[in-house]
Amino acid sequence: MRKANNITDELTPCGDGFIRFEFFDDGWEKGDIRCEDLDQYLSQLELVGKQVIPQMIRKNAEQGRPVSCLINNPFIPWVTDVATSLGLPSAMLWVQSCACFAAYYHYHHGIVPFPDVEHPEIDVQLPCMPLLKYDEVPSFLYPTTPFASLRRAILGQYKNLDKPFCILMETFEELEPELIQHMSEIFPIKAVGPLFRNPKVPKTTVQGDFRKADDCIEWLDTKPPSTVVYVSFGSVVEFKQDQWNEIAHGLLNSGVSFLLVMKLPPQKDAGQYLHVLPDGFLEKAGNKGKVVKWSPQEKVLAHPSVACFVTHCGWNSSMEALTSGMPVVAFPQWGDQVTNAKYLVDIFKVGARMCRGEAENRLITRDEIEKCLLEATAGPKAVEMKQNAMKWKEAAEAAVAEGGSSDRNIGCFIDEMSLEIARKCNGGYNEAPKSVVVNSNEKVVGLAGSLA
Ligand SMILES: O=c1ccn([C@@H]2O[C@H](COP(=O)(O)OP(=O)(O)O[C@H]3O[C@H](CO)[C@@H](O)[C@H](O)[C@H]3O)[C@@H](O)[C@H]2O)c(=O)[nH]1
Repeated sequence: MRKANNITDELTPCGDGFIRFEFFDDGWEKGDIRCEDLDQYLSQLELVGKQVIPQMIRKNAEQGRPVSCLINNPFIPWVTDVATSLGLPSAMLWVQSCACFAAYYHYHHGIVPFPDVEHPEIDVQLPCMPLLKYDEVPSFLYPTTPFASLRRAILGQYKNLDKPFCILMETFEELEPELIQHMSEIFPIKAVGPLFRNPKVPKTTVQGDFRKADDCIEWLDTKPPSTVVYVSFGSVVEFKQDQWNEIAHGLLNSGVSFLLVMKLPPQKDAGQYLHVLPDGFLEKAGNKGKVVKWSPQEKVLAHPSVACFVTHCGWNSSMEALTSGMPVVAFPQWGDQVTNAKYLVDIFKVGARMCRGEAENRLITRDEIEKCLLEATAGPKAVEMKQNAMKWKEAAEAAVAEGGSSDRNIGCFIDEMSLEIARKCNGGYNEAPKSVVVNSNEKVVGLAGSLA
């Protein structure tokens, strides 16, 4: 992340203030095999982080920047304990939808029956939400999920949720209105999204990508309006080679122009992750297709040549698509993606469904892919999805504009933080507050800008 974005120790101007990233070592050698076991890795991060973060905070205070609030993401709930031990206010930044937050909450407390080993295919009805079929529930909650460690990590946070004075959410009130209101009766939720779209910092240089983006905007500039399909599956989803083959042939057979992101495998030597495009693919595609390892996605989604977005429905990609007025082809795999796909297709009505994700456990064929691409790029369904997407774009922009719901919520957060600090000052921590630590591996540029 540091290399990909040329991050230095300097303060970078952002909005009315500045932002700076600080990193700490996880204490393991590069390539340590234990990093691949999430349970082990998260424990190590906690062990090291609990020692190092207080030191970082002290050092900042000594340098005239006393920290006023710690914000953690859901995978590192122990940061809240660090805040408590230092007498600092803490908040949590939930980086998925309110719907998924509600699903995990109801599961954790056993309030509503979820699919289990004996009843793996029951539907789930949660308050203020559409009926979720068994395969539309976040897949980490399936009894058969291979990602049990992620379930533990996510549910772990619900043990600590009585401590943060605020739960910031990467959503906006107009997107999930009844649900946000309902969950706000249980938790101190503030919807502050979309975080990547901050009108006060329209051209920020602060980025948190893991990779450097390849050039593709000039290529898009050569294409007519609304003709290119953008295909990207986020930063962690991996397909087997046979699924890549079907995707490649589906793209070629559909005849549409496309920009395809094929990430580098996570480790050069991890043979099972190496994937290639079918022989002759690039030649057949010619100037109709471009393949990159990483794209500047926000710019791509805002480009007039792009007609639709084939996505794994990660929440950042979903929010970016909605905020850019971009229809989607939903190609979910696991976790919250299956729930996001349900919302994108059936509730927000901006998506065509390509597949249903983990529970299906099948190869999505080139014919299905071709059919779905054509449906999403031409004809009445494409027009309707575009119209709906444009409405969400307007709503998202209004939410973060001055006086919009997310802008007001950030304002309330700051006010409440000041009160918390005043309250804590009486209890011991009495430096004048100047900076906020946002501890998350997600993009939080907009948040930091607004905080400043
Ligand atoms: O070529 C690319 C591909 C992606 N991105 C960016 O990378 C982010 C991808 O985020 P997301 O869509 O959320 O996908 P993942 O990175 O895979 O996110 C993981 O974490 C998310 C938040 O918890 C979950 O919603 C997802 O299911 C989970 O896969 C977005 O900001 C994209 O703009 C690029 O800039 N260039």
